[in-house]
Amino acid sequence: MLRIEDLHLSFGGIKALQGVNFEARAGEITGVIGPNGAGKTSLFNAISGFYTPDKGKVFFEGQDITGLSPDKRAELGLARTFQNIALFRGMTVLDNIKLGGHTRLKTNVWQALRYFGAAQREELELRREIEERVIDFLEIDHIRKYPITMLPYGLQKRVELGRALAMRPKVLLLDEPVAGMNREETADMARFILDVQEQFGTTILLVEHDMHMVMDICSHIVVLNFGQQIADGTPAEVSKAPDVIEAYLGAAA
Ligand SMILES: Nc1ncnc2c1ncn2[C@@H]1O[C@H](COP(=O)(O)OP(=O)(O)OP(=O)(O)O)[C@@H](O)[C@H]1O
Repeated sequence: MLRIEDLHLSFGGIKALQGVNFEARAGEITGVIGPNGAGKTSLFNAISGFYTPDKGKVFFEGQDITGLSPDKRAELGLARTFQNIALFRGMTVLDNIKLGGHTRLKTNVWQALRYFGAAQREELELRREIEERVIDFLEIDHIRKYPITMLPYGLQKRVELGRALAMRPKVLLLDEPVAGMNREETADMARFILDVQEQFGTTILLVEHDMHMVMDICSHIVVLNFGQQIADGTPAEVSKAPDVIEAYLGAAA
């Protein structure tokens, strides 16, 4: 579904990614882990189009998307959330989520001016779908009219997931979805991620520090260390890999 081939990326002298190769298979949850500075965020930015790799390719459903802009990738069905929540803080929950849906509306601004009726119909359909498919699904109906600033952190992260889901993504990239959350919020988010995979069949790639959460919900894990891929396998396989144990013990020392 999403294939990463020999990806290299550097910042001046720092080699953030040095030959990363793996596939996020259709309908599965793949996790990317690694100590601080391992290259996880750089990998996400290269996949979503914010960084251009020095070498290597990104394939989406077999199509080489390495040269495409982030917007074009989003149109193809690649949505992401950010490590630091990127919502419009003064706007309501519903309006933030609707913004995700607008990226896939057929009528653009000029067409909307000419064919006001069609645009209005699309808008109504979008609203209904968002209400049924995203707001109910994420159990955030009671806060739909609230501005983001009034929400606790865990709910803000859920709204950000909602905005990505409103894009009806084929592949969802989650950048540290449970960072900064308490145990209850983490358990809720893990359940929602599993539900997205089960109910919508979405392919999910997530970067996360919380090892327990990654081991619990991912069927496939890629481990990075200093930009290099040191393991790629099932949770049981990677947790036993000597390179992984050494990287984590080294990081903890
Ligand atoms: N925009 C940038 N400019 C310069 N160096 C960068 C930039 N982004 C990342 N780096 C460097 O690239 C390396 C990989 O960083 P990256 O943020 O991808 O790691 P990470 O695994 O996401 O870390 P963390 O877990 O701390 O978020 C680090 O050495 C980092 O300092």
